[in-house]
Amino acid sequence: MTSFLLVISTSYAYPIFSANDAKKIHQLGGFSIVNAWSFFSKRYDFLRSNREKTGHALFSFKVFQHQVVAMSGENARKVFFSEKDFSFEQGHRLLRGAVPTLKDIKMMSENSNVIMLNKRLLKIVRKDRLQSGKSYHGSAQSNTSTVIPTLVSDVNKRMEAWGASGKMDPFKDIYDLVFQLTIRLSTCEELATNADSIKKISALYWQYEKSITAVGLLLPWFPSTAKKHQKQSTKDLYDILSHYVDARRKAKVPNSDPFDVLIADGESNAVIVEFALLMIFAGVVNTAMISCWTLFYLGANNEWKNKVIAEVRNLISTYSDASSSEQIHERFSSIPVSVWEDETPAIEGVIRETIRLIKTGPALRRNLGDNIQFADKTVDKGAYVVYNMADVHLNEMVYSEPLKFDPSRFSPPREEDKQGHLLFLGWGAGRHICSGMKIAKLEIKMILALFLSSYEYTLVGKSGMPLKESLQPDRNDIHQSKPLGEPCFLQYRKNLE
Ligand code: HEM
Repeated sequence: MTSFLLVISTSYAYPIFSANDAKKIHQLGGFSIVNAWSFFSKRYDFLRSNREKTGHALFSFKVFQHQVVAMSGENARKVFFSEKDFSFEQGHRLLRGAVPTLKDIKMMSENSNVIMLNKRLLKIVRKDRLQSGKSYHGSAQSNTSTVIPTLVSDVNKRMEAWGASGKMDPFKDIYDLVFQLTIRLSTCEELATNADSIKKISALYWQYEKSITAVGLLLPWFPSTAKKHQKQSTKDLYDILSHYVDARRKAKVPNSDPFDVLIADGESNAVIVEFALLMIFAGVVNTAMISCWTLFYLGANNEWKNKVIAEVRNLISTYSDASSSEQIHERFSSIPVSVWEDETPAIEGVIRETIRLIKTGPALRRNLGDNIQFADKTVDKGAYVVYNMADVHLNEMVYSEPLKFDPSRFSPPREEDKQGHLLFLGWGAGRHICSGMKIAKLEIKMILALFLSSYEYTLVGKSGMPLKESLQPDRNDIHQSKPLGEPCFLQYRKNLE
């Protein structure tokens, strides 16, 4: 660390004077190293406060040798999300660095780019595969449990382990649950039912996530301990996942699990492992964070909690046999995917509102094209570009009382998200729409449905006493958005019925 500080203090600790002229993008003053550091450690506050302080829809700052342009406002939003030369992958690589790359461990996977990964993901989440358990080639399989009952059973098993009552930390227990579902949806039965391997993968995942540091991202050549940990976790993750791909290659009877679908497509181990890593790294953090916050918001809002419970009960009574002696999770298994997707308006509203309130950080890009003219300013070739979603999600000109949890804002006659262009960015927009949206929603809906139909719960602090203050997310916490202040737990008790 000392040598790192030496490097940065000799190379980069010089002041940038704001030699702003009207045609240039407003450049932040101060020390570039301080700006870079604030951007990495308190990203939300940094972008928001500088937007307010400067009054400029566009301002720029240096992250070492790189120029970063922060954009806001409706016109900027249109350009940001539609510009073909703004690279999603390059933006994330420098400014977020969240997905392990096999290049780091000298393994190359052919066709490794976000377009190919999206194509593979779309095959995996095809409705017929999720519903029927057939392979996407359409051939019937001998070993066909359908995905919905498997997911329901996974959720149920984890919840059974919580016992009839207790106090849980959702940032541990709900995260573990989402991890289980993500492994189920991205790998194979053998791995999804091996608790030890899942535990190992989860530990490596967190080791990797926690070792993403500003130093590692900004100075990739710098041999930091965090960098070493990252490489080691990538290698260990590769070894575990690849072992399960090999096991499926040797299996006598193919099935419809994602690994088998990709094997049948002729994909290599490297491609299949990279696919699973993308699902895990792109999926777990967001899905678990939104699952936790839906439970927090509903825990503080009886009206919406009751609406969701009524919707879930209605699904069960419509799609399963009320006179049967099946347990509640068995009855959920007979609800078709299309019903989970299309006939849950209250849960949809809750998820959308939670995402609006929680996804407030920046989307990231890099301009790989020529200089781009925007209004009378120029975004240089090679510059990084960021757009803070709070610019629209927490904007009182778009959403009335923007900090209030109120899913009815999306329904007629209000439809606040439809009164202009790109007013909801929670699943992405324009060129980069979330390709995991379907499975993320399915996972969150199952967690909510099973939890709310089986348990009563209240929000409590560490001491077990009900929380006094309403919860606000720490918007600078880019990994989990945990609540500010006192940690929040769920005190739960199983329903008697
Ligand atoms: C509640 C959960 C989730 C939320 C709120 C969410 C949100 C988003 C957002 C906002 C973007 C666009 C980012 C940008 O424009 O910079 C995005 C892109 C993406 N997401 Fe998700 N996501 C979730 C779950 C998932 C899951 C479960 C997966 C995979 C299994 C996934 C895979 C992806 C991929 C591959 C992209 C890039 C798409 C592209 O560039 O074409 N996401 N997601």
